[in-house]
Amino acid sequence: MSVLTLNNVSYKYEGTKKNVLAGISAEFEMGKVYAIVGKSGSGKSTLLSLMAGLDVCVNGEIMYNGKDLKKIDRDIYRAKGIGVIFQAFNLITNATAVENIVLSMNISGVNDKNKKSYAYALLEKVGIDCETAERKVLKLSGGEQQRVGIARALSHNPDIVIADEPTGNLDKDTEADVLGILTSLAHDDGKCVIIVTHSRKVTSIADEIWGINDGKMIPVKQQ
Ligand SMILES: Nc1ncnc2c1ncn2[C@@H]1O[C@H](COP(=O)(O)OP(=O)(O)OP(=O)(O)O)[C@@H](O)[C@H]1O
Repeated sequence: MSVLTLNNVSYKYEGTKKNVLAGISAEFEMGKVYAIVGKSGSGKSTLLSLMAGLDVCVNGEIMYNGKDLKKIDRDIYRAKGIGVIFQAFNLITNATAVENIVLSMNISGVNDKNKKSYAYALLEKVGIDCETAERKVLKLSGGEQQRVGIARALSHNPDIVIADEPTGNLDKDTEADVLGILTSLAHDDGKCVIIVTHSRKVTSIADEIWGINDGKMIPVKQQ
């Protein structure tokens, strides 16, 4: 069964004439990596923010486990159902890596007695050792920061992980490492991983590719 379903989703920004998204339907399942591609301005970030519950889809439906996002508490959906990884990392740079994860758990209302050791374990999972975890984010490399960003998105154990150009700022080797982590989240941990990307490397590891063009989204064949 699909964890996230888009039913005829359309979207128009206030004060504009044209629909950015015009009747998009798609299904996303657990255990798979999806890539969403499309030229600049095609509506990828708009779709991502609707799927992440950051904005409301007025026309059409976005269903999480069969429930319309319009009818469930979106704060709870954001805190429990979905984790977002941003291209610009969006971390608190003056705090340590482990503090970033614990803070995110607090915001999501994670009720674990030992948040700090869970945070270290999550960071370890994405290749950040204890010493690095205790360094301020400001003093981490781009690749390390992105690993922290992934650990943070996982801190409330969401079903769905959405990533906006997660490898856009990384060199080839680091990109391959980060993609390895994202693939393992889907294939080993059974999560639904959705990546918005321009990168060929990302599409090459995706189980399914969707292309947005002229407001529509259609499946794209793997090359
Ligand atoms: N707040 C806004 N108000 C009006 N129009 C907007 C707003 N945000 C985005 N748009 C327009 O909506 C369209 C889709 O933008 P969006 O950011 O979703 O595209 P994108 O595919 O993510 O682009 P990129 O790859 O360049 O990041 C663009 O034409 C953009 O100018």
